[in-house]
Formats: sequence, C-alpha cells, structure tokens
Amino acid sequence: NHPVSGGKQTALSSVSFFNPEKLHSLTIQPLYPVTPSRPPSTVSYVERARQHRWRCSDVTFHCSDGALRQQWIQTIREQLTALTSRPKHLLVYINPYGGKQQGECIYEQKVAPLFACASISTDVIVTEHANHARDHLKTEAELKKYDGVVCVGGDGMFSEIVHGLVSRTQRDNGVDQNSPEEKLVPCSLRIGIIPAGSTDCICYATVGINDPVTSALHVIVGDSQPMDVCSVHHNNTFLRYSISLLGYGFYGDVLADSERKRWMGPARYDFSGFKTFLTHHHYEGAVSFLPATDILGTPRDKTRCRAGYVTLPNLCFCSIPEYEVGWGVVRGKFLAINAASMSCACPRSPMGLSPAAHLADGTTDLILVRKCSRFNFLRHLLRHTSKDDQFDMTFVEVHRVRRFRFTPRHCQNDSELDLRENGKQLFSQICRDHPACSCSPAYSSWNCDGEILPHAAIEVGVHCQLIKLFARGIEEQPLFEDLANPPCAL
Ligand SMILES: Nc1ncnc2c1ncn2[C@@H]1O[C@H](COP(=O)(O)OP(=O)(O)OP(=O)(O)O)[C@@H](O)[C@H]1O
Ligand SMILES: CCCCCCCCCCCCC/C=C/[C@@H](O)[C@H](CO)NC(=O)CCCCC
Ligand SMILES: [Ca+2]
Repeated sequence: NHPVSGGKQTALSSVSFFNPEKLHSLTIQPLYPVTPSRPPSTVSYVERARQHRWRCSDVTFHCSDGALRQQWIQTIREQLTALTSRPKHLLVYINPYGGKQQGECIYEQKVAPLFACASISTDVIVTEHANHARDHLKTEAELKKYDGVVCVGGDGMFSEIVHGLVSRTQRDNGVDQNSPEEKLVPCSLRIGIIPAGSTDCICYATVGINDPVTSALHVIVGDSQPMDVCSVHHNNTFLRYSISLLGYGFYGDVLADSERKRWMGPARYDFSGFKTFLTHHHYEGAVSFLPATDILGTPRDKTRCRAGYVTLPNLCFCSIPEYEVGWGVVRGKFLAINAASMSCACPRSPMGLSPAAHLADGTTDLILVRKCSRFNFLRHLLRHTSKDDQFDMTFVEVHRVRRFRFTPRHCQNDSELDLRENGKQLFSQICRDHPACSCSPAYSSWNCDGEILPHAAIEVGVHCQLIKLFARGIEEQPLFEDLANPPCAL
C-alpha cells in the first residue's frame, strides 16, 4: 500500500527484507521533495548480473506512515545485526605494483565505498615491498581485532597472505612446519581477494570472474569457501605452500623466463609461454604418488566444483592406511608435471588445467605430460582453451592424489644445488650461443603458484580445508538467465 521510488519501482510486499542473500546494508537517503516527517528509505542489495558478476543495487521506499517506516528500518537493522557471518572489521593489504598497477585505484574507487556502505571498518596497508604483507601477518598484526583479511592484488599477493596466516596459526599452536607428516591447524580468519593481478586464478576459480565489485560483495555478505593447501618440502625442510598450481617443466620454465620480463606486465606470460613452447625441453625423473581413494569423482569425469558442493570432512582423509593403498611410481621424460589442487580456471583457460578438480576435497590432480612432438604438445595446450578433454591423449595421464614426490633423474643433494645453479647458467649460455642445440637441461624449476622453488626434488602433501575464503564457489548459470534473475529477486 506504500508508494516506492528510486533505482527500482516495486511494491513493498515483493521485496523480502529478511533474505540475508539480498541485503547488505541500509542507508537512509533524503530524496527531494521530502517532508521531514516522511523521509524515504533506501535499501542496498546484491543483484546477480551476467557471467557470475554481482552488482550493488538499491531500492528506495517512501512510507506515509512514520511509525510503520521506523518499524521496517528497525526490523531490517535487527536482521542485519543478527547475521554473524558478516565481517565488521577487516585488515586490507594493497599491492600497488600487481597486474597493471591499478590496485590502489581499484580499492579506493570500487571497493572502499561498498565497505563503507556496509558499515565495515578497515585498516588499510599499502605494501612497500615484496613479503611486507606476509611478514606483517606472521609477526605483528593484531589478528584478534579482525574478522578477515583482504588482499588487493593477484595470485602472488594472495599467496603472501596465505603464508602469513598459515605460518602464524602453526606458530601460535606449536606446530612444526618443517615436518612433512605434521597435521596443520586450520586458519580461523577468512581471506578476501580483490583481483588486481595478472592471472587472478584463485579469484576466478572461486568466484567465476575476476571482478573487484563482485569480490567485494562476496566479502560483505560474509561468504565462506574452504580450500585445500599443499605443503611443499625438501629433505624435511619446509619450502612453500601451494593453493593452485605446482608445475615443473613447461610452467616452471614459463615462469622463470617471465620473471625476467615483469616490465611487460600481464603480457609477459604470453611471450614466455610462446618462447618456452618453442624450446620444447623435457625433463627426466620419477614421480611417486599416493592415490586418493574414498573420494567422490575422478579428474576425468564431467563434474565441476560448483557452489554448494560440500566435501564432508571425513572424505578429506583416507580411511585406508597409507601402506594398504600403496604408492604408484611413474618414471620417464616429461614435458610437464603439474599438480592442480583446484581447477586453475583463469581468463586464459576458462575450464582450467584440471576442470574437474575440487577446491576443498583434500586432493590434487597430478597431470603428467610425457615427451611428445611439438605438434602434439600444442594440441594438448590448445585444449585448455576449449571444452575438449586435454587428458584424452596417449602421452598424458592424470591421477587424483593426496601426496606425491618428484625425484629428478640426476638427483641433486644440497651441496650440488650451487653447482646446479652455476651449471644452469653455463648451460643456458651455451644454448644461447648455439641456438641449434636441441638438448634439454637436466633440471627445470617448480612453479609454485607463480613463485620459483629452489629445489627440483620435492615432497608434497595436501592439507584439506586449511584456509577459508570470502567466496562461495562458482554458481551454476541459470539456463534462462533473464527469467531466473529478474531485477530485485535474488
Ligand atoms: N610493494 C611491493 N613492491 C614490490 N613487490 C610487491 C609489493 N607488494 C607485493 N609485492 C609482490 O608482488 C608480487 C606480484 O604481485 P601480485 O600477485 O599482486 O600481481 P601479479 O604477479 O601481477 O599477478 P598474478 O600473481 O596474478 O600473476 C607478489 O609476489 C608480491 O610478493
Ligand atoms: C599456444 C597456446 C597455448 C594456450 C595454453 C593456455 C594454457 C593456460 C593454462 C593456464 C594455467 C594457469 C595456472 C595458474 C597458475 C598460477 O598459480 C600462477 C600465478 O598466478 N600463474 C602463472 O604461473 C602464470 C602461468 C601462465 C601460463 C600461460
Ligand atoms: Ca583439491
């Protein structure tokens, strides 16, 4: 019975104020003409747009009955206060140099106004050097003050936050990160990613799009998505954590080359990818792995990790003892050894390196690409950009595993590492001087979520649901988008 005006024209009764999905804040905006006794009320809410984008819309109500209006406002406020999953205080780190160096601008223009509108208070730190955020989280940050940590940047910045939070949590709980067998303690604070990087693979694979406004709204509504984290060790020494890709051979070489071309921005990956494809190096070694049993799905099935897919914690851990499952071993010459703990979907590859991988099932998909012709490798790579099955090739095999180890054929010990580094430089110099030389170096590097690891021989274990993100996984696209998502109805 009450007239409505503003961004949307709708009847009061058609708006469900009690649906927490819909509302993230209430603001009272005086519109004109306004009589002091009858100011209108504006409610902001989340509206789904195309391709997994979320947008903020608002609807303004005029109510002739002042008491009723106050009652509505009071009820909405009570409902919003009762939503305990929504963050109120956030610690924000901005990398001003990630991606196209737009981090600060993206945060100030697109994200900060939304956080303010949702009454979220923030402490913002613009990083001054690499590992600033990681070290601040690890040692200094007063974590008790916050409901979550937000990073503005790319996968590298997210990785810093994960390392800071996971290390801090283990230290606070007396857990030794250097032991590969140690069960790690999950982090209690959720992490939000505002994408402003070059690949934004974590954001893309957990939200469905790398869009700062969408990610900010997932933080505001207090979404929660658990995620697996891999620990990487060498000789009982902790090296790094990995959330997306651990890649030896092709992706290691692409990264090593692209790091020298950071000045190119995101285009460095295309340049180095093409160059690495042409060099076509293969690497010899043995991969041993503990297959994941007791799991739902395989890397080759058609299931996709989507919002609402809940992994029961008991499926995260194998009920059969390790010695009964038995380790598999594959030896040979490989163009690429990739472990994808999640799909690794990104704008370059919308289905990702392992389209059926799950975010929080305690497993990683180990993809072994054996030495093959350049033509066949190109066919394999191109399938990452389409819906074709990149595993349906004789030289590719994929295993869903809980742990794995890699030992290069000429396994180096620590004293040989320096030799290896010097040898690699010498070797690459020789190859540069003799471009016709087609032999492969003995070692590649591991690409660990975009960071290069110093050792080729590594041991990897998956820690199920060690961290949580302000996300909900990729939502299924409705068949008839316009019908399923009319304005106002969420
Ligand atoms: N102030 C800073 N100066 C220099 N480097 C920084 C600074 N803050 C963070 N870094 C480092 O910059 C690296 C790259 O950042 P980020 O991940 O945000 O962007 P990107 O590399 O362009 O994107 P992506 O990781 O998605 O490819 C990170 O590894 C991070 O450690
Ligand atoms: C000739 C045409 C070939 C087309 C092939 C396309 C295949 C693309 C697969 C993309 C997989 C991305 C995996 C993500 C890894 C991230 O953890 C990491 C950090 O951001 N990014 C890279 O290492 C950046 C790595 C970028 C590699 C291209
Ligand atoms: Ca996984």
